[in-house]
Amino acid sequence: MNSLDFFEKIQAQLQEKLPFVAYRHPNETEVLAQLQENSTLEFLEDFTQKGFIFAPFDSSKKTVFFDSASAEIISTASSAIEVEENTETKSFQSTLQEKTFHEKLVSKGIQKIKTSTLKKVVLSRAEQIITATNSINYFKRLLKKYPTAFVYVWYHPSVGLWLGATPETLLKTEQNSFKTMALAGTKAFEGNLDVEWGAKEKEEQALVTESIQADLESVNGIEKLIIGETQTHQAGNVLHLKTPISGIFQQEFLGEIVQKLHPTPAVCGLPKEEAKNFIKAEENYDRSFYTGYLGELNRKVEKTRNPRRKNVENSAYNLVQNQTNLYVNLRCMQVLEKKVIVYVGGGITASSNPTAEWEETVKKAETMQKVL
Ligand SMILES: C=C(O[C@H]1C=CC=C(C(=O)O)[C@@H]1O)C(=O)O
Repeated sequence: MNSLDFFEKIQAQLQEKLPFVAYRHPNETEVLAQLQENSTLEFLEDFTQKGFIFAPFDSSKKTVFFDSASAEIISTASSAIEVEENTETKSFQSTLQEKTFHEKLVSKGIQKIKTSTLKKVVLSRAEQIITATNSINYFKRLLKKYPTAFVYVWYHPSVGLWLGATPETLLKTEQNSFKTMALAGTKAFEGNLDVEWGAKEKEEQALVTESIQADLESVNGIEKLIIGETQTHQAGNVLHLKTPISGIFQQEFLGEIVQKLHPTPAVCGLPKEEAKNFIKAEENYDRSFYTGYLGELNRKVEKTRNPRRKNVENSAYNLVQNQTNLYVNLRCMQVLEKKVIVYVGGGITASSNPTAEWEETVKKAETMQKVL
């Protein structure tokens, strides 16, 4: 479908207050949209269902499910998208009160880590920005600005509208193979990927890798686990440390793997329960879908295979593959009528510095602010 028709269709869906999601996978050009035919709010019952899921941070709350069987699926190429750029660079000033609150929160986290068995906790905040909003334009700008991110706009009339450009994969599966990643540590991107990482970032990221490895090793249905080389990964104006993790699994363990991985120590902390309790008691706001996860569940993808056997005529055949592609909801915002709420956080360890942590959240907030 040409991109004008594609965006007109999702705009009309939004105007009619009908649920939809539009998204593009990292490093791909195809932009997909799933348009629901009615506004019934459905929740995920089990991980054998096929559709698009949106899960909140709090795993005791329900995951919203968009059934792909009762939806229209459309697509376009992101290369053809036209969008007017935001002419003036708006600057958004957080209040001194917000800064003080966040620094105090980080100090409390550091104190707790020094005096208990808590090793790491991810602390975050929500920043409100008053502005006239245009979600579809924000989505187009996100697509243009962040080609290596999973970019999405998600809407349900009784839940709200969310947009994001996340660098973090929770779980990708293709038949029996899977991929995930340990992503942590942040530095400002200054035009160079060849950077030296400090001990604090290396330690913080290594904790994430070790914990994901231990979580996956505890699942019976995982037959092989490979921990790759740690590398520097660019996500817009910041850099992270990333360790790719992959392996082989049995399909019936899909739900168990997702539940083991979420919330990862990149968005919650370690040990998981202690970090969760600290977040609940101290953060002072509801994360809602920020640091939850979203994506395609059991998508059927047709792949054409052509076995190179000379004596076989018309040998091309279609192979239907089962894919799941889930991402952690980071670098995201919620869009309301006359304001947006941008969600940002960072991992705290014993060696964190409260002011540096505040500045890290200011930098991360720019990912969304740049498209407003
Ligand atoms: C929690 C966030 O980022 C996580 C992912 C990568 C690096 C992080 C860090 O360096 O603290 C965070 O763990 C966020 O962007 O809101």
